[in-house]
Amino acid sequence: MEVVIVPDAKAGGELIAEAMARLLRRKPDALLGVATGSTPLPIYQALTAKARSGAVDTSRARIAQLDEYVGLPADHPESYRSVLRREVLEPLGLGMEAFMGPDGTAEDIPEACEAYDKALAEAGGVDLQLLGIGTDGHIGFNEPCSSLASRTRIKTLTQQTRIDNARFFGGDIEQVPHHVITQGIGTILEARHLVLLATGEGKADAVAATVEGPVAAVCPASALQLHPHATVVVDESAASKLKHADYFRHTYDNKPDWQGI
Ligand SMILES: N[C@@H]1[C@@H](O)[C@H](O)[C@@H](COP(=O)(O)O)O[C@@H]1O
Repeated sequence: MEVVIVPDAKAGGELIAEAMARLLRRKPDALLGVATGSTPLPIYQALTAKARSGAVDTSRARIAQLDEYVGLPADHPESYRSVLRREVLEPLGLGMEAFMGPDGTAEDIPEACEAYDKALAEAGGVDLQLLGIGTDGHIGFNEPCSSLASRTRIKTLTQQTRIDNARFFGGDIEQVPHHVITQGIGTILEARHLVLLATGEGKADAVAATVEGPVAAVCPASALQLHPHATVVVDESAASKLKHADYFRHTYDNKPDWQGI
């Protein structure tokens, strides 16, 4: 696992957007797995700026969704499909034909979950998967004690996650669905490159458990330790509880020129 400590969220966004741009230059139709939440927004802004300045052509990029609320109409402003259309697809000039995601409105949710895993595989797999992290260490919506081998499936949100996400629903926790579809941890681990961004002090405990704790279902993000190409980008606050922070700085400062994230 590579850990990169950046001064702030903007620098993290820029670093990751550059890695995505490099991938798209090499593979213009790369399948980019994208995450929601506030943390990845600086990545999308930086990538959009690169696309608009002509530094990268995103016109053939394909976008895959990580997770979705169950029961919110697809056109609800806070369905993750709507959020991604607003924050990623439209700014990059992509239409919904470039998008794939699980159907949170399906009558048969288990079937929709299976169909999504199949669709990801048929699309050739995710090239680069962006991840945020919940305060409890969740990735996607894989709450603590999710199987590290799990596939895309329905999950029940913890009360803490519903509290954390109420801010997107006018602060009203009653509006936050209880159920979600999320790529499983096993599904996420199939992406070729995992890039997790965490910013702010509120994520410091989860980051320490992810990077320096044991691989354990109680901290789903710790599964990144099992992946051959996982990058964790953290700002100084999110890095504040890492015992090996100096080593991570030293490693990054001395990395060979040819090695991007
Ligand atoms: N399902 C999403 C996660 O993918 C995201 O990582 C997390 C953290 O969000 P934020 O980045 O806003 O803290 O929120 C939600 O639970």
